[in-house]
Amino acid sequence: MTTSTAAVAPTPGTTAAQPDGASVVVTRGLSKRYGRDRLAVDGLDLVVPAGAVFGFLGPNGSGKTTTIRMLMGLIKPTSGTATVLGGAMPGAAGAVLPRVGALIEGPAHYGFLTGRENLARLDAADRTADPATRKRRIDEALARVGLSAVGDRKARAYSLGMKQRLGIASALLRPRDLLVLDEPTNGLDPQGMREIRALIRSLAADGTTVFLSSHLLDEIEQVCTHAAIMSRGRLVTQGTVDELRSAVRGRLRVGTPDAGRAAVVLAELGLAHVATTGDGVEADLGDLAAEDVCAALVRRDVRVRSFTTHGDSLEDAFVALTGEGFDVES
Ligand SMILES: Nc1ncnc2c1ncn2[C@@H]1O[C@H](COP(=O)(O)OP(=O)(O)OP(=O)(O)O)[C@@H](O)[C@H]1O
Repeated sequence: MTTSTAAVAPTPGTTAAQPDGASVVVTRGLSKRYGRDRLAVDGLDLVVPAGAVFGFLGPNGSGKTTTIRMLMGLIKPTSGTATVLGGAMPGAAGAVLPRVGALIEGPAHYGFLTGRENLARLDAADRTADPATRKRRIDEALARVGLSAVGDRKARAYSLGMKQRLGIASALLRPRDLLVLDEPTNGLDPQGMREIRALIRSLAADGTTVFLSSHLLDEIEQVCTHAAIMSRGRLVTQGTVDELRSAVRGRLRVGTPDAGRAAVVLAELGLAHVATTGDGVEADLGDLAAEDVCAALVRRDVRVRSFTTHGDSLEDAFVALTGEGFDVES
């Protein structure tokens, strides 16, 4: 039995790591080795729930594009399996790929053709597309990405953001159950990035599952319901963005001239990893509410100069889980 898919994450608290009937992508032990010793993707178990905006996050060289190429049946895994929309890739590519819109390696259009002509060329190349309804498909795709007004302009006159949107329009010439976008905001200015993010949100709101790779942490936080974090070809973690953020407990920093007394109070409250610093004390906040900890310190005559918590961003999660900075190049 299938259930209708929602445009948002499943119930908060459920993990995305368990495949079920509503998973759009499931990989098991997926690996790709280039040559003898370059293990680009290493034993990947990925689950993308239907209706998610799924962020595939990792620094450059962490294996994102290689994974996407395997999911799209463009290259064969060395070992493991990849199932997309219920079909095992690459064998099921013929049945699966018409339901998938993909924008990999940036948009490729002819600058001397208009946006509309570029779409017409691509639509004509699709032997399953009925020429009689071509104009309607193109109009709808242009409207979907907000390019109706400039559809008759030459693509070379488009801004980078408009070119990227034309690329997404190409992927939307037919209804898609899954949209795969590899670094869709690469090279865009902040305005172009905002436009693409808004477009991704509206596509998701219409029920399309979006699989989006990015090396930009804040992009994933802004647009995704779920994320998987890659490092050096391996999956570090996956889940809803909220789960990933809260997987890293906040680190509390208290600025105080009474560091010794503060450390005793924090330890009595049960905070872990209490350590005094040059100008105060640090500890893991754990499940305690920051305001209660602060009140306890003040009650015990600790003079509090500053009181901050860190560690609720995806970047903190990445650093905590891998012990690396995010900008690693493998
Ligand atoms: N065709 C290839 N032959 C050999 N090595 C490759 C090939 N393609 C990728 N690699 C290597 O595999 C690793 C993963 O590359 P991949 O492009 O999948 O990472 P990525 O996360 O997509 O990074 P980027 O964002 O820079 O594209 C890198 O070390 C890369 O150099």
